[in-house]
Amino acid sequence: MAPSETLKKRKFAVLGARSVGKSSLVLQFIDNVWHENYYPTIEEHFNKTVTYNGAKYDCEVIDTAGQDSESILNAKHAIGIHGFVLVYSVTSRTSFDMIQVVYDKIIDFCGVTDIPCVIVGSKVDLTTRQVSAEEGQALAKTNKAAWVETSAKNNLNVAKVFDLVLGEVEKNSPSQQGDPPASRCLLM
Ligand SMILES: Nc1nc2c(ncn2[C@@H]2O[C@H](COP(=O)(O)OP(=O)(O)OP(=O)(O)O)[C@@H](O)[C@H]2O)c(=O)[nH]1
Repeated sequence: MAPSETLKKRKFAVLGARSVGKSSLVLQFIDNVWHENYYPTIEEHFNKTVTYNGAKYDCEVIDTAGQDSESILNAKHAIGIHGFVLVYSVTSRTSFDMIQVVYDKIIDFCGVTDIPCVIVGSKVDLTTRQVSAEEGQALAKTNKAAWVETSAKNNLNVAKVFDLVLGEVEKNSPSQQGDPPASRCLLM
Protein backbone atom coordinates (compact mmCIF):
# COMPACT_ATOMS: atom_id res chain seq x y z
CA MET A 1 0.00 0.00 0.00
CA ALA A 2 1.34 3.46 -0.88
CA PRO A 3 2.25 5.52 2.24
CA SER A 4 -0.36 8.14 1.35
CA GLU A 5 -3.11 5.55 0.96
CA THR A 6 -5.26 5.31 4.06
CA LEU A 7 -7.12 2.16 4.95
CA LYS A 8 -10.86 2.80 4.86
CA LYS A 9 -12.68 1.46 7.90
CA ARG A 10 -16.03 -0.27 7.55
CA LYS A 11 -18.10 -1.88 10.27
CA PHE A 12 -20.54 -4.72 9.67
CA ALA A 13 -23.05 -6.38 12.01
CA VAL A 14 -24.05 -10.02 11.43
CA LEU A 15 -27.58 -10.63 12.70
CA GLY A 16 -30.21 -13.37 12.53
CA ALA A 17 -31.95 -16.10 14.51
CA ARG A 18 -30.10 -18.52 16.81
CA SER A 19 -27.99 -21.28 15.33
CA VAL A 20 -28.37 -20.20 11.69
CA GLY A 21 -24.59 -20.24 11.27
CA LYS A 22 -23.56 -16.62 11.88
CA SER A 23 -20.40 -17.52 13.82
CA SER A 24 -19.52 -20.28 11.37
CA LEU A 25 -19.79 -17.83 8.48
CA VAL A 26 -17.67 -15.21 10.26
CA LEU A 27 -15.01 -17.71 11.40
CA GLN A 28 -14.74 -19.17 7.92
CA PHE A 29 -14.33 -15.64 6.52
CA ILE A 30 -11.82 -14.44 9.12
CA ASP A 31 -9.74 -17.55 9.84
CA ASN A 32 -10.77 -20.14 7.24
CA VAL A 33 -11.87 -22.52 9.95
CA TRP A 34 -14.96 -24.68 10.36
CA HIS A 35 -16.43 -26.08 13.62
CA GLU A 36 -19.14 -28.75 13.64
CA ASN A 37 -19.93 -28.01 17.31
CA TYR A 38 -22.38 -25.35 18.36
CA TYR A 39 -21.26 -22.68 20.85
CA PRO A 40 -23.89 -19.95 21.33
CA THR A 41 -22.39 -16.51 20.79
CA ILE A 42 -22.71 -13.55 23.15
CA GLU A 43 -20.86 -11.07 20.94
CA GLU A 44 -17.51 -11.12 19.22
CA HIS A 45 -15.61 -8.58 17.14
CA PHE A 46 -13.18 -9.49 14.35
CA ASN A 47 -11.07 -7.52 11.89
CA LYS A 48 -9.93 -8.37 8.41
CA THR A 49 -8.40 -6.33 5.61
CA VAL A 50 -10.09 -6.91 2.27
CA THR A 51 -9.63 -5.46 -1.20
CA TYR A 52 -12.66 -4.17 -3.05
CA ASN A 53 -12.49 -2.39 -6.42
CA GLY A 54 -8.73 -2.01 -5.98
CA ALA A 55 -8.99 -0.27 -2.58
CA LYS A 56 -8.12 -1.80 0.79
CA TYR A 57 -10.66 -1.79 3.60
CA ASP A 58 -10.20 -2.55 7.28
CA CYS A 59 -13.43 -4.40 8.02
CA GLU A 60 -14.68 -4.88 11.56
CA VAL A 61 -17.23 -7.68 11.76
CA ILE A 62 -19.52 -7.99 14.79
CA ASP A 63 -20.84 -11.50 15.33
CA THR A 64 -23.96 -11.06 17.45
CA ALA A 65 -26.03 -13.33 19.68
CA GLY A 66 -29.00 -14.98 17.94
CA GLN A 67 -32.21 -12.97 17.92
CA ASP A 68 -35.86 -13.94 18.21
CA SER A 69 -38.94 -11.86 17.54
CA GLU A 70 -38.98 -10.69 21.19
CA SER A 71 -35.33 -9.56 21.24
CA ILE A 72 -34.72 -5.85 21.53
CA LEU A 73 -32.25 -4.56 18.96
CA ASN A 74 -28.99 -3.69 20.68
CA ALA A 75 -28.09 -0.07 19.84
CA LYS A 76 -24.49 -1.19 19.25
CA HIS A 77 -25.74 -3.30 16.36
CA ALA A 78 -27.29 -0.33 14.57
CA ILE A 79 -25.38 2.82 15.51
CA GLY A 80 -22.12 3.28 13.66
CA ILE A 81 -22.71 0.23 11.47
CA HIS A 82 -21.99 0.69 7.76
CA GLY A 83 -23.50 -2.56 6.48
CA PHE A 84 -25.68 -5.40 7.73
CA VAL A 85 -25.39 -9.13 7.10
CA LEU A 86 -28.76 -10.77 7.86
CA VAL A 87 -28.51 -14.55 8.03
CA TYR A 88 -31.20 -17.24 7.86
CA SER A 89 -30.75 -20.96 7.39
CA VAL A 90 -32.30 -22.44 4.24
CA THR A 91 -33.30 -25.36 6.52
CA SER A 92 -35.41 -23.16 8.81
CA ARG A 93 -38.56 -21.31 7.76
CA THR A 94 -38.67 -19.62 11.19
CA SER A 95 -35.21 -18.17 10.73
CA PHE A 96 -36.22 -16.89 7.28
CA ASP A 97 -39.27 -15.16 8.76
CA MET A 98 -36.96 -13.52 11.33
CA ILE A 99 -35.09 -11.64 8.59
CA GLN A 100 -37.94 -9.19 7.93
CA VAL A 101 -38.45 -8.76 11.68
CA VAL A 102 -34.78 -7.86 12.21
CA TYR A 103 -34.67 -5.67 9.08
CA ASP A 104 -37.73 -3.72 10.26
CA LYS A 105 -36.25 -3.28 13.75
CA ILE A 106 -33.10 -1.76 12.23
CA ILE A 107 -34.89 0.67 9.91
CA ASP A 108 -37.29 1.68 12.71
CA PHE A 109 -34.38 2.23 15.08
CA CYS A 110 -32.40 4.22 12.53
CA GLY A 111 -35.38 6.11 11.12
CA VAL A 112 -34.52 5.23 7.52
CA THR A 113 -36.33 3.43 4.70
CA ASP A 114 -33.58 1.02 3.76
CA ILE A 115 -30.10 -0.04 4.83
CA PRO A 116 -26.97 -1.35 3.07
CA CYS A 117 -27.59 -5.03 3.54
CA VAL A 118 -26.94 -8.55 2.28
CA ILE A 119 -29.43 -11.30 3.08
CA VAL A 120 -27.72 -14.68 3.42
CA GLY A 121 -29.31 -18.14 3.12
CA SER A 122 -26.88 -20.40 4.98
CA LYS A 123 -26.29 -24.18 5.19
CA VAL A 124 -27.01 -24.98 1.52
CA ASP A 125 -24.94 -28.17 1.88
CA LEU A 126 -27.84 -29.67 3.88
CA THR A 127 -30.63 -31.46 2.01
CA THR A 128 -33.41 -30.52 4.46
CA ARG A 129 -34.25 -27.25 2.72
CA GLN A 130 -37.37 -25.32 3.83
CA VAL A 131 -36.71 -22.03 2.00
CA SER A 132 -36.24 -21.87 -1.77
CA ALA A 133 -33.71 -19.66 -3.53
CA GLU A 134 -36.60 -17.82 -5.21
CA GLU A 135 -38.08 -16.89 -1.83
CA GLY A 136 -34.71 -15.60 -0.67
CA GLN A 137 -34.28 -13.51 -3.81
CA ALA A 138 -37.80 -12.11 -3.54
CA LEU A 139 -37.24 -11.05 0.07
CA ALA A 140 -34.01 -9.33 -0.91
CA LYS A 141 -35.72 -7.53 -3.80
CA THR A 142 -38.50 -6.27 -1.51
CA ASN A 143 -35.91 -4.82 0.84
CA LYS A 144 -33.51 -3.54 -1.85
CA ALA A 145 -30.84 -5.83 -0.45
CA ALA A 146 -28.21 -8.10 -1.99
CA TRP A 147 -28.71 -11.85 -1.53
CA VAL A 148 -26.57 -14.96 -1.60
CA GLU A 149 -26.72 -18.57 -0.42
CA THR A 150 -23.74 -20.03 1.43
CA SER A 151 -22.24 -23.03 3.10
CA ALA A 152 -19.73 -22.19 5.82
CA LYS A 153 -19.00 -25.91 6.03
CA ASN A 154 -17.91 -26.10 2.38
CA ASN A 155 -16.63 -22.50 2.26
CA LEU A 156 -19.14 -21.72 -0.47
CA ASN A 157 -19.77 -18.01 -1.18
CA VAL A 158 -18.43 -16.97 2.24
CA ALA A 159 -16.08 -14.26 0.93
CA LYS A 160 -18.84 -13.19 -1.47
CA VAL A 161 -21.06 -12.23 1.48
CA PHE A 162 -18.58 -9.59 2.58
CA ASP A 163 -17.85 -8.50 -0.97
CA LEU A 164 -21.59 -7.94 -1.47
CA VAL A 165 -22.12 -6.03 1.75
CA LEU A 166 -19.11 -3.84 1.01
CA GLY A 167 -20.60 -3.23 -2.44
CA GLU A 168 -23.92 -2.19 -0.88
CA VAL A 169 -22.09 0.19 1.47
CA GLU A 170 -19.96 1.74 -1.26
CA LYS A 171 -23.00 2.12 -3.52
CA ASN A 172 -24.35 4.52 -0.89
CA SER A 173 -21.08 6.39 -0.56
CA PRO A 174 -21.69 9.62 -2.55
CA SER A 175 -18.26 10.11 -4.09
CA GLN A 176 -16.95 6.61 -3.34
CA GLN A 177 -13.96 8.52 -1.97
CA GLY A 178 -15.01 9.56 1.50
CA ASP A 179 -16.66 7.54 4.22
CA PRO A 180 -20.29 6.53 3.71
CA PRO A 181 -22.72 7.33 6.50
CA ALA A 182 -22.55 4.72 9.24
CA SER A 183 -26.19 3.63 9.36
CA ARG A 184 -27.26 7.26 9.61
CA CYS A 185 -28.26 6.73 13.26
CA LEU A 186 -27.92 9.60 15.70
CA LEU A 187 -27.57 9.39 19.45
CA MET A 188 -29.81 12.04 21.06
N1 LIG B 1 -24.11 -28.30 7.61
C1 LIG B 1 -23.85 -27.06 7.99
N2 LIG B 1 -23.90 -26.73 9.29
C2 LIG B 1 -23.62 -25.45 9.63
C3 LIG B 1 -23.27 -24.46 8.67
N3 LIG B 1 -23.04 -23.31 9.33
C4 LIG B 1 -23.23 -23.58 10.63
N4 LIG B 1 -23.58 -24.85 10.82
C5 LIG B 1 -23.82 -25.53 12.11
O1 LIG B 1 -24.93 -24.92 12.74
C6 LIG B 1 -24.72 -24.85 14.15
C7 LIG B 1 -24.85 -23.39 14.60
O2 LIG B 1 -23.78 -22.65 13.99
P1 LIG B 1 -23.28 -21.26 14.60
O3 LIG B 1 -22.33 -20.71 13.61
O4 LIG B 1 -22.82 -21.42 15.99
O5 LIG B 1 -24.66 -20.46 14.60
P2 LIG B 1 -24.94 -18.98 15.16
O6 LIG B 1 -25.94 -18.37 14.26
O7 LIG B 1 -23.67 -18.23 15.38
O8 LIG B 1 -25.60 -19.31 16.57
P3 LIG B 1 -25.90 -18.28 17.81
O9 LIG B 1 -24.60 -17.92 18.40
O10 LIG B 1 -26.78 -19.06 18.73
O11 LIG B 1 -26.64 -17.12 17.28
C8 LIG B 1 -23.33 -25.44 14.43
O12 LIG B 1 -23.47 -26.79 14.83
C9 LIG B 1 -22.63 -25.36 13.08
O13 LIG B 1 -21.66 -26.37 12.90
C10 LIG B 1 -23.21 -24.85 7.29
O14 LIG B 1 -22.90 -24.08 6.38
N5 LIG B 1 -23.51 -26.16 7.01
